[in-house]
Amino acid sequence: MAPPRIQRSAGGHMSEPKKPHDIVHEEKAKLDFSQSMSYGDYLQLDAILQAQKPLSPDHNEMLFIIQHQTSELWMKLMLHELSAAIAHVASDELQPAFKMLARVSRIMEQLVHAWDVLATMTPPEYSAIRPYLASSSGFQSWQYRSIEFRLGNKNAAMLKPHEHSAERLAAVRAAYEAPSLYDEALRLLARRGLPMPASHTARDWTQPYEASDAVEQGWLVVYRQPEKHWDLYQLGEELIDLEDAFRLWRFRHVTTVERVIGFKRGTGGTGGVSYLRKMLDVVLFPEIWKLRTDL
Ligand code: HEM
Ligand SMILES: N[C@@H](CC(=O)c1ccccc1NC=O)C(=O)O
Repeated sequence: MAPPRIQRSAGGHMSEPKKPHDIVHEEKAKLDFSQSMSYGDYLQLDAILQAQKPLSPDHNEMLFIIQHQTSELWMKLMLHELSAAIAHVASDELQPAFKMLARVSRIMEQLVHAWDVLATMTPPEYSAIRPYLASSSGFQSWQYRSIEFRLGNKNAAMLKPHEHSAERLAAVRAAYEAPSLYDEALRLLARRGLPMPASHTARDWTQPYEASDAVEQGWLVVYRQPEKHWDLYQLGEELIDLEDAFRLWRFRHVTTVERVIGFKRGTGGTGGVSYLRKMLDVVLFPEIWKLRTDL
């Protein structure tokens, strides 16, 4: 028989290792939740954990559902942070905005790494599920579209997939009609006395953003003398950080899609990979990228 495992206690003498059962009692962990709010109560776990309802008999559908549900939860937090960050930039409160934007970028990074889990799904595994998805697709993610709009990638056609629900349409439309994070950043630069064209500080916010040499000149003042405009310089770099992470997300999406469905058309009606590749050309904050060539 193997000798009993022994452990040196803090006092230096040998003693039997404590059993987990004894530790829980010694630490006086609260174990009775018949009269008070529990972990599951607080987190509404009954609601969340009963929401995985595979439609197919396939084992892998659980992965597909949870991958999307967790992404939507992270997107919910992203929107919460992003909307608050925009409001703070609009009211000249940059310190809290920085904190929120840093969090948005880390969430985006989290979503970049999440693709690794989905990429364990092979083409035959996905083909078993795909017929059950009918014509649903990521185009109908109203949180995703609101994030794109809040980041300034405005496109009226993308309101259409939400028209069947007045409540969702109203939420996406609010993001579509409001100044984006970048619009508010440019207005801030103008308030700080930097040269900003009026065409970019007061405009129809529903229109797609158009890059401007004059805007680049304004940012260049900041980037040529960061010590004089430190917080605006930090804002510029937070924006680059965020767009960098978003680009990685788009790239992992298209690569994962190619790996799983090849060049099949998408359930949302597009060419699939060909459409997603075009999305890699989107530039959210063009002047802050372009000015790097001139420094
Ligand atoms: C095997 C997994 C996946 C496949 C095959 C796939 C495929 C596609 C395709 C082909 C499109 C273009 C629309 C269409 O014609 O269907 C699309 C769009 C989209 N997908 Fe996925 N996708 C996958 C996973 C995901 C995941 C995990 C998310 C995260 C929430 C996601 C979010 C989106 C979004 C937001 C769009 C709209 C993108 C845009 O308009 O730029 N997809 N997807
Ligand atoms: N567009 C995908 C389907 C798809 O990915 C999807 C379907 C339903 C719910 C979420 C989805 N994910 C994001 O596009 C396809 O063509 O296979």
